[in-house]
Amino acid sequence: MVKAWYMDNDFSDQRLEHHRNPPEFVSLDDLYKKTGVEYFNININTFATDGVLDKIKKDRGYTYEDEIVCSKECLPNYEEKIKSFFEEHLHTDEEIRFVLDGSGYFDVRDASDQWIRIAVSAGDMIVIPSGIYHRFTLDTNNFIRAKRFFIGEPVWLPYNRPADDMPCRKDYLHKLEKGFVEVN
Ligand SMILES: CSCCC(=O)C(=O)O
Ligand SMILES: [Fe+2]
Repeated sequence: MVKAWYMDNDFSDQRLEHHRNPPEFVSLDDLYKKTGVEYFNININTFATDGVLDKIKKDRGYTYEDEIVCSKECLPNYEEKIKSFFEEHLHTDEEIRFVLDGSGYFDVRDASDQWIRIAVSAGDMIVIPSGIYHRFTLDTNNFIRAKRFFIGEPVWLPYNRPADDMPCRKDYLHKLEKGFVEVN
């Protein structure tokens, strides 16, 4: 089950939890209000037939999907990829991940540029908005398998910080200011 917390400012091993002292947890509601990150809990044993994931895909227009395995054995250019996932960056589209097995940390910046660490494991699906600065790391288990989704043809290109002049960054800051209210 997903948990999120504010990180300490210690630059030791990125795979450790990096809690503050005392720990400062962030609820899923607060995570959304502070960052726009959305969360879905999916049953990993029944998702192929229970319709929950299918509804999310349909509602949100996720037309592309594949799977990524991050481990020394399975990920080509492992060291290089792990390093680039952890460089602070943003994308012009949402980053959608549904964890099937293993675990890891997605770190996102809040409005005051503080890192919030989101610990994901099997059954956790997260949507990282376009334009938010973020990064990913494996934890000490060194393994994650996840589905990736995309609206249309996938673009995995990261724009490392600073990318403040990008339209998607400006859009994100605008939504953040408005508190992520949906305007239909
Ligand atoms: C759990 S997915 C691995 C990380 C990743 O795909 C990314 O950071 O883009
Ligand atoms: Fe990313």
